[in-house]
Amino acid sequence: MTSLAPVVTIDGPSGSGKGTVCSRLARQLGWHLLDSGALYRLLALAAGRHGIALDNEAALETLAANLDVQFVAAQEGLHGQRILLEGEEVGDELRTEQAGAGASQVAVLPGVRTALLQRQRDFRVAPGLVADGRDMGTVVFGDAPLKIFLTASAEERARRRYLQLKDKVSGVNLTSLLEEIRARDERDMQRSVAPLKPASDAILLDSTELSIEQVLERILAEIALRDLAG
Ligand SMILES: Nc1ncnc2c1ncn2[C@@H]1O[C@H](COP(=O)(O)OP(=O)(O)OP(=O)(O)O)[C@@H](O)[C@H]1O
Ligand SMILES: Nc1ccn([C@H]2C[C@H](O)[C@@H](COP(=O)(O)O)O2)c(=O)n1
Repeated sequence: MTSLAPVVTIDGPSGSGKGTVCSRLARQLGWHLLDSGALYRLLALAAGRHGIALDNEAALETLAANLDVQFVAAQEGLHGQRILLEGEEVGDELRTEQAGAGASQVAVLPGVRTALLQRQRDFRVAPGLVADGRDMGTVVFGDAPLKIFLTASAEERARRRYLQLKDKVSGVNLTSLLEEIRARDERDMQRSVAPLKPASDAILLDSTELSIEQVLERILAEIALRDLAG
């Protein structure tokens, strides 16, 4: 019997630092990276392009099952990846709050989640996987040997997002970013299927007052404790 590659899951709300930490961790360990939020974002984007409403579950399920996406490791892309939808690079469009809100809407649909499940599990190959999302530890990789739930206060997450966007997007506003983050938290936590919550065996890590380096240090210590990186 072949043993499954190790996986570290990092779940948590928007802006808690999952993407940043996961890509740094994957690079440091030489492991693969799954940005599961990008899949939901890509689906919402593809739906817009194909004129499919974000609540049309049957059409979105078909679209999700056939989604033509590529994740290409690269120095210059966000979190070390270039992301292609139907052959076209969509990195910048994907990171907007609008794409995030669209992703959060399609993500409530059970058919969509099922259609994306195996695609996510296929990322688990040797030497290992760092998986970033909302339900990595609770659903997709329930047997993961290390599960982290990374959080931070909504105010701190909005502040981080503001700093990230202010020089790139015109008219960014801290108050509306905070409102958007709260609305997304609410939808992600209240949905009936795979809601955002810590797995019962997850380690809770509040990054409100931690630097990215400190968060990384703590996760690397847990990896070493479990001897996951060989
Ligand atoms: N501990 C931290 N201290 C300060 N800034 C941070 C910290 N962690 C992340 N950031 C910054 O916060 C912003 C959001 O981080 P990131 O995109 O990694 O969050 P996320 O949890 O992946 O969000 P989303 O789920 O919406 O993709 C980035 O600009 C990142 O550099
Ligand atoms: N495993 C996941 C990942 C993401 N989502 C949904 C909910 C989020 O609001 C949205 C965008 O995610 P992000 O790119 O901000 O991490 O996608 C989910 O339901 N399950």
